[in-house]
Amino acid sequence: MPMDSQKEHIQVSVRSRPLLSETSSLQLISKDPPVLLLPERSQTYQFDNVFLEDADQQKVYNDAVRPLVNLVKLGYNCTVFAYGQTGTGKTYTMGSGSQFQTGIIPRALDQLLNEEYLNNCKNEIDVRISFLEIYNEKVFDLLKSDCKSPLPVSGFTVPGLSTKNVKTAPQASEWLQLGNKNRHTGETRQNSNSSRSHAVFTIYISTKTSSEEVFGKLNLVDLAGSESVKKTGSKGGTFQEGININKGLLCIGQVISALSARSSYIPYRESTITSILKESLNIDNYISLIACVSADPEDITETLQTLDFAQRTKRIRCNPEVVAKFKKDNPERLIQGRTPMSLIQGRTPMKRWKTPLKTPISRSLGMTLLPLINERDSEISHAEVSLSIDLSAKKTAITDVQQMLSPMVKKHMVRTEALILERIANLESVIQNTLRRPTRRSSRLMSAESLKEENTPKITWGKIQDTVTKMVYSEVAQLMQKPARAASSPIDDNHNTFPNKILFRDESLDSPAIENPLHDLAQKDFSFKIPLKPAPLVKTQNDISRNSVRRSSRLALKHQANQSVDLMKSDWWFDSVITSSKRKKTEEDTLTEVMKSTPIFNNDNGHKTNTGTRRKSMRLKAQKS
Ligand SMILES: Nc1ncnc2c1ncn2[C@@H]1O[C@H](COP(=O)(O)OP(=O)(O)OP(=O)(O)O)[C@@H](O)[C@H]1O
Repeated sequence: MPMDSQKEHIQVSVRSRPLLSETSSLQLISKDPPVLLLPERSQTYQFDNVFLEDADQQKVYNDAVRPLVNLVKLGYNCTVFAYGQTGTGKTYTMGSGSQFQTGIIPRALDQLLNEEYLNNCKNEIDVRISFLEIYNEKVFDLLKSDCKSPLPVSGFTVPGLSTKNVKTAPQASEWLQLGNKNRHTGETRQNSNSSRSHAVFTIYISTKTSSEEVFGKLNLVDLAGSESVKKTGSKGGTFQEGININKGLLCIGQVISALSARSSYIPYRESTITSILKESLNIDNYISLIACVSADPEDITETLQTLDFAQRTKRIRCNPEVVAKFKKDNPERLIQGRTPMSLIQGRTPMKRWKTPLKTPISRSLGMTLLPLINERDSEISHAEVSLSIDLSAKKTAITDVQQMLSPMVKKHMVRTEALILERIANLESVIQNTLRRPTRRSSRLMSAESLKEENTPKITWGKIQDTVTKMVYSEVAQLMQKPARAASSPIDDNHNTFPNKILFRDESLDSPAIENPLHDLAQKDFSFKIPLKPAPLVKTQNDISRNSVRRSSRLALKHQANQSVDLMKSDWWFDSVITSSKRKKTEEDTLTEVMKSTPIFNNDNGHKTNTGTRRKSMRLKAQKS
């Protein structure tokens, strides 16, 4: 598309770098005019050129730059700048990288310093070049051997910047390569050889004819890539670089917006890059923007930002003029062309009073005040724009810091979350164990119960009672045969402990069953001979005393057998004792014997049970003596 026919417009091209993924987020839906569609956002953009990945360097140069170079020869200021996300091919397109890939700069040098053209040209042509970079808001001269020290910026110019006179294209290319080597580059996640600076390569041409001298200038700007700190993974110095890069790009965006809105104030001073480009980035120049994008779906956000920027740039209406055409014999005198806008920038347009001034005094006062008011007005609008730019820059910086911080915070949150989950899991297991414990305990108890049942001898209480009764019977029988043993009778000693032992055995299930007295009892043969009931005694004179002895003995036995022995049986036992004793001994002896065999118990009234018997025995003894 010939540039000359599009004088009123900035030329905007989009170049998409080769895809890294299989799918593309961009679609060219019309070739003439080129219309790009973002299917995911259902958004279309129309530009002057769209170069998809199959477009080579030659095509990009021919369509987007060649017409401008021809205009430079005629004395116009032209600027080509590559803008876009990091890693999308700006340096590749401009040819300002360390790898020489025949990008725009060498091709432009070739076109201007073409031997054939130079030989055929009747005019005297002088070509000079300069190459600077803006790194961290400082300007470095890339063509100087001592390029490490920054150059001072004075207003919109860099007084110390060196220019090199070049006669041939290869000579110019050597300087270009030297400058490329001097550029600040760094490695980011998105580009192993990322340019961390804005680079401005300028070609100055002066063409002298017989009557005049014309100056043209071509700025070839390789802007640093807009970057998301999160994606590039910038840290430390690289992070600061990223902030400055984004600040510069933001200011360029502000300048573009102000230009497209035809604002009276263009914020060039807000960053070094806009200050340096002030002479190039204005409506007096031809501008060609090459917006480099990535069609990878994961870069859609950045691609959208770049396309929006490109669309805003396209709204700028340019009115380029030949800036400087001087009479050869009087180089100071401008002989052609309108006073360019760039020369009157800074001059505030006059503003008229809305209400016409009527009285001469007020008119004269108004005339005096008007310039002051206008000046103040301009200052205020200037301050407003500066503030808004400052605010946007700070917002970007904050977003960058947030983006950098958010992975750290996220990491911390993930770790904390994992810790909390772990603790909750621990707590849960503790709670479950605690809840399960009684269940386990009860199951243990149940199994213990069943064990207890297994180990418990199968003796019913009825049987136990029978056994005890039998024991008592047996004891009684023994007492009847050997009354002297009654004092050490197990019934006497153990009548309380025996059941206790049974109880103890029931509770302690760990002891072997053989130790269980009930077991022993179960094994024992309790069969014994119950002595025949002796013949009833012939009542004697001592019947009364016998009866009292019988009462005492009955009470004693009652205690001994723990009330389980039939008291009638004790009567019978007493009778048998008395009878057997009587056969051999006197009544007195019998009484003594009974007393011996019956321990003294407290009866229910708290009196000794056999005291009467004792007293009687004593009386009998006394009578006898
Ligand atoms: N159209 C293309 N064809 C082939 N390779 C390309 C193209 N565009 C970019 N590349 C390759 O992609 C890589 C990154 O490109 P380049 O360095 O030019 O990106 P950039 O936009 O300048 O990045 P930064 O802003 O970080 O400097 C380079 O290896 C380059 O060769």
